[in-house]
Amino acid sequence: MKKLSTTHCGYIGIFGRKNAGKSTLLNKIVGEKISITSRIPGTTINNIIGIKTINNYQTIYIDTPGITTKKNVFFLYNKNNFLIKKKKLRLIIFVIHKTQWSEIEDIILKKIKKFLIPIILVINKIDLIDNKKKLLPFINIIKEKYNFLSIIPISAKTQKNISLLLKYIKHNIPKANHDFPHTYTTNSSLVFRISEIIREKFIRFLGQELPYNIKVKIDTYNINYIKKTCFIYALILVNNNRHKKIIIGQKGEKIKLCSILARKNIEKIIQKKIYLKIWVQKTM
Ligand SMILES: Nc1nc2c(ncn2[C@@H]2O[C@H](COP(=O)(O)OP(=O)(O)OP(=O)(O)O)[C@@H](O)[C@H]2O)c(=O)[nH]1
Repeated sequence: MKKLSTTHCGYIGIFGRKNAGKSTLLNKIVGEKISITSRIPGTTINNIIGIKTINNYQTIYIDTPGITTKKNVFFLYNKNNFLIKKKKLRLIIFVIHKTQWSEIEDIILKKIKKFLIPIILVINKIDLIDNKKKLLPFINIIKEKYNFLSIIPISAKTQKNISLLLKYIKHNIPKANHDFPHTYTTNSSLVFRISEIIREKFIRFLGQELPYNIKVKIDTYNINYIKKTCFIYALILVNNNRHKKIIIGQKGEKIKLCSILARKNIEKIIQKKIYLKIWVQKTM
């Protein structure tokens, strides 16, 4: 007879409109910067995986790029994706922005309910809701939309009710072997995370001036184990000279500032002194 596993493991999809706070929530749950965040909608452009293992429980979160229109269909929105086929996706966290429910939320709900797995509705950014009395009538309305496993008002930023959310998650993770070693917090490579941190700084500081889909390529990544230092040369690839000028800024002030911020962030992750050099290059 097959011995039942004493460990628990499950995948959890995080869905929601752009800017709802999905990446912030993922980072808070995992306790590390896994997914980049910014005020600019559409910052996340890949499915990012964050892993949290506490004793025999492993939860694997997939941060999906936010959708705004019916045309945007990403990997996890396709019900033929392998996580659904292999019954690995066990839970969905549907993040909404305060008490905002519009056509976009209806579209997302229509898609995710087809997976036939429990959905927790998370009302995020409650720290920004002045009149908390508005919450209860709103919850009563959205309760009618779907039989959610639970509706939890949270603030990913201040961590309000995150522990309550984690309790619900824990109860819905099945017995299964762990898919990742317990020390893993993501399956993204270090080089990818570094490129994402650099992208985040430019998106945050250049805001609407810059298209969010700028590309960052790590050209060199060299660790000196004796001196405990790391040299990183990164290239920012842009389509035209106007974007190049925006990124560099007057007398190089913008690229300098973003480089300093990125360096500090990367140093925290890899625990070494970093020498970071960033160039901007126009693609052919
Ligand atoms: N006040 C407040 N701000 C929040 C909260 N959660 C996220 N934010 C902010 O909302 C903005 C968007 O957060 P993200 O985590 O990047 O949102 P996202 O849903 O991943 O966005 P996309 O990448 O566009 O899909 C950032 O400026 C966050 O700091 C919260 O609970 N309270």
